[in-house]
Amino acid sequence: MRMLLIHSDYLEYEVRDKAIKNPEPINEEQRKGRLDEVLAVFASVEKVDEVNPDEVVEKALAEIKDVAGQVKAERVFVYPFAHLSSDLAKPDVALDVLRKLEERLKEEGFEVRRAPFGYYKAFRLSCKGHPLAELSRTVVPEGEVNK
Ligand SMILES: Nc1ncnc2c1ncn2[C@@H]1O[C@H](CO)[C@@H](NC(=O)[C@@H](N)CO)[C@H]1O
Repeated sequence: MRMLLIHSDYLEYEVRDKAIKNPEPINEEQRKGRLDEVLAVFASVEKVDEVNPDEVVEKALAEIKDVAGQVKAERVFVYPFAHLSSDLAKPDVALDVLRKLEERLKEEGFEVRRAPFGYYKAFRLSCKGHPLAELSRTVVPEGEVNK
């Protein structure tokens, strides 16, 4: 999984059109979302992650906790983002990974939102611009590290 982490004054999105045949079902409330003072995590789940999705969730969680601790962010916005990799996992695996990541972040005490999966979305982001405000992290299942 490839992640772009942006420490932000806010991230807000609005769902536009379907981007895949079967996007995640959403209710009216989920068509828009916003969090202030947030660590935005744009995440591309990759084909290699299909080997062990649960392990990748835990590794991504560890990286997010590390960065959130450094920038003192208590809120995390998980944003499905298919543009950080040229070798994406199939949608059903990707959605499952991102749902599990959302749940594990909540278990760890973060306030969490996750943007809807499978849609084109408009978004606005206000990056804080400090030295740790823009970071990337890549995590893969253990056996895949040195391939
Ligand atoms: N492997 C994957 N990892 C993360 N997200 C993935 C994915 N496969 C599909 N998606 C979701 O479906 C939309 C179309 O690719 C994606 N939409 C987006 O990436 C929006 N920024 C619009 O482009 C995303 O919601």
